[in-house]
Amino acid sequence: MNEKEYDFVIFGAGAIGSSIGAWLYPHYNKVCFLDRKEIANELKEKGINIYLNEEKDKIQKINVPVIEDLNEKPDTDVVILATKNYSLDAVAQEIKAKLGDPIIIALQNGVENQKILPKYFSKIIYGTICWNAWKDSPSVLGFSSWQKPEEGKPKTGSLFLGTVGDKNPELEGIMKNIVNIFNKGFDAQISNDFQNTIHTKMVTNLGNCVLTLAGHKFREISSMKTLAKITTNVLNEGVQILKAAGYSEYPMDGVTSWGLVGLGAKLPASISKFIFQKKVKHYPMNSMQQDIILHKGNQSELDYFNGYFLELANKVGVKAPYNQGIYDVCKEEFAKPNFEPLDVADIWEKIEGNL
Ligand SMILES: NC(=O)C1=CN([C@@H]2O[C@H](COP(=O)(O)OP(=O)(O)OC[C@H]3O[C@@H](n4cnc5c(N)ncnc54)[C@H](OP(=O)(O)O)[C@@H]3O)[C@@H](O)[C@H]2O)C=CC1
Ligand SMILES: CC(C)(CO)C(=O)C(=O)O
Repeated sequence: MNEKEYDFVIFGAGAIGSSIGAWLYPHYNKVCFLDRKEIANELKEKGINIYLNEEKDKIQKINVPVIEDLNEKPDTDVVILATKNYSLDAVAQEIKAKLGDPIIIALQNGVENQKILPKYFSKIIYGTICWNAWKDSPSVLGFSSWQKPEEGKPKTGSLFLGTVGDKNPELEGIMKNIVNIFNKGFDAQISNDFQNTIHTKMVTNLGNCVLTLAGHKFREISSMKTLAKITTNVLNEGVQILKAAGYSEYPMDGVTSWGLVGLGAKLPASISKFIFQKKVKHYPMNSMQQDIILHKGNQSELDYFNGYFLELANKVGVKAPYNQGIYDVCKEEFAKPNFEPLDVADIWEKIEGNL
């Protein structure tokens, strides 16, 4: 197949936008980054510095082209949207006003983007991210890959791309081209079943708020057993809700399987805590912890993850007391001006009454 040389703009040089750009740019240079002035200036001056193979003492510096405004790149073919869900509507309006109807690659967790983006664009490819990334400063990027390491190849993350709704042959062709380009720098593949792919991933995201509330990696966890019990039940309710709503599991390397989630919820917490500990050690800091703890913000994707599942639970008549309890506590705590993670024993006390 002839490869079309698309011009890409990565909108949002945060954890995910920067990791994709840092992996791709050395192999395909028609990529540029866009972020707000302060971040853009630091990237222009210092480049992206990525911890190679996840090791902090091995840093690769990549000097990347950076813009602050889409008007600097009117010929953009593809916008890789790497902002959070809560920024998406404003960002979509800006893209529409400045570029019209470019190809969009939407990398948000969850399905809120499927509500927002079709209002503005006609060629949308969605992505499910299978890695964890964070920024130690605007120009310093860490990531944790879930891929099995390949001999002689640096570690990267894995991305599943797909479309939703009726198949459009033109868009499917564009997606194949884009996957070929992405594969120059990192692992990307097409999922022909995108709704199940993203919903399978979202089960993991139900745990983001629990780890944020408990301050995993930010404060002492007084009882790993209690944290495991809460998280595993939150995830297991998610699986039950999805099954009742007619979704099925789409297996992805490193994404916790529904079988393991079910087993974790069935086993006594004194045993399931070992499975849980093994899993969470690969999540240095999830995206919600970055919003709420690291950046001390009070915006998060809670409503698009646990809130979405609670709505779905209500629709399909499945009880979700762990999710409801955790959602209510997070809503209250995250809104506080100086959020401090809670002791898991206190979290348990707050949700226990709901169960
Ligand atoms: N981080 C992770 O490990 C993972 C994240 N995801 C998902 O990927 C998506 C992106 O997450 P992540 O990379 O962590 O997010 P970040 O918050 O790290 O990055 C988003 C970037 O976009 C910038 N931005 C937002 N609005 C604008 C705007 N109008 N103009 C210019 N820049 C803007 C933000 O700046 P500012 O902060 O100033 O608004 C920020 O620098 C989320 O949906 C998340 O759930 C999926 C898997 C893993
Ligand atoms: C990496 C992972 C799965 C952590 O929950 C994620 O998607 C996020 O941080 O939002």
